[in-house]
Amino acid sequence: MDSAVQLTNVQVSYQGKEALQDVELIIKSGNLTGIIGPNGAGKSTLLKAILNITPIDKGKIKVLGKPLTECRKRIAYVPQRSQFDWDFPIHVLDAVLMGVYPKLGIFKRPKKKQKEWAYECLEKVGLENFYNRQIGELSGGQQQRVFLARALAQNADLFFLDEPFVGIDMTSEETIIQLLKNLVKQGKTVVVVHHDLSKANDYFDEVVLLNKKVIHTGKPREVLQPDVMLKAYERELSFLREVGVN
Ligand SMILES: Nc1ncnc2c1ncn2[C@@H]1O[C@H](COP(=O)(O)OP(=O)(O)OP(=O)(O)O)[C@@H](O)[C@H]1O
Repeated sequence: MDSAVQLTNVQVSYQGKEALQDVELIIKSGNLTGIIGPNGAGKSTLLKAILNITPIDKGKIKVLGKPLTECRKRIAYVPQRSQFDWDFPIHVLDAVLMGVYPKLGIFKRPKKKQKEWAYECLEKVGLENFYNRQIGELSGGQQQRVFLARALAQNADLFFLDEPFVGIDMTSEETIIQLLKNLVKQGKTVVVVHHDLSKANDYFDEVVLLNKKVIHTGKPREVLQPDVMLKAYERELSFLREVGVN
């Protein structure tokens, strides 16, 4: 199986403090991969480094076998919902159309065909009836689904989602995970930063356990073993012992 993303000896730091150290990682293409690890483990930083949103101190990153600059249009990124200004006045369909713009070029107006495609993507996430609402009027789960529709509109080969299930309703979560699984069935690659360990086994083909470094990668049942998880969550467990929770 080809690698969708390859990191070699990658280091990232913020104000001199390392968030990622010596990261060696291959994310396989055609898989749904979950990035898990404790708070502050560097999960979001890993995505941002791959997408060149955050600069790396050293190392090498290849995406779809190339430097990112050569394949940016084949990549869709769904950031954390909290990073978006939901008061920004934009209609749902226009937000989805923004996914089409990279392929349109900045000076071209969307045509009927592009609007129809954006509407189709809204149908895929079950929000076609909300197409002319302001995004700020939607629930958290619906907003997340709009983000996903925008990513679908981009027709990318590689999708990155940062904590897509945080603070959303069960219907939205189920809609999103089914859509992501369908993308993988179509041969796409999906990488998800994820918090909830209880779902990791059902959701992912592969899991990357991160805590500044890659602790382990593999099938969920291999990674979600107490002895493996302990290597990343030791600090959290010590805290629980200190406060008397066993
Ligand atoms: N822009 C920034 N400036 C300074 N420090 C940062 C910045 N972004 C992240 N950090 C720090 O880098 C470390 C890794 O953060 P990151 O958000 O990547 O972790 P995470 O695993 O995604 O965490 P969480 O699960 O809590 O969202 C943390 O210690 C965080 O405080």
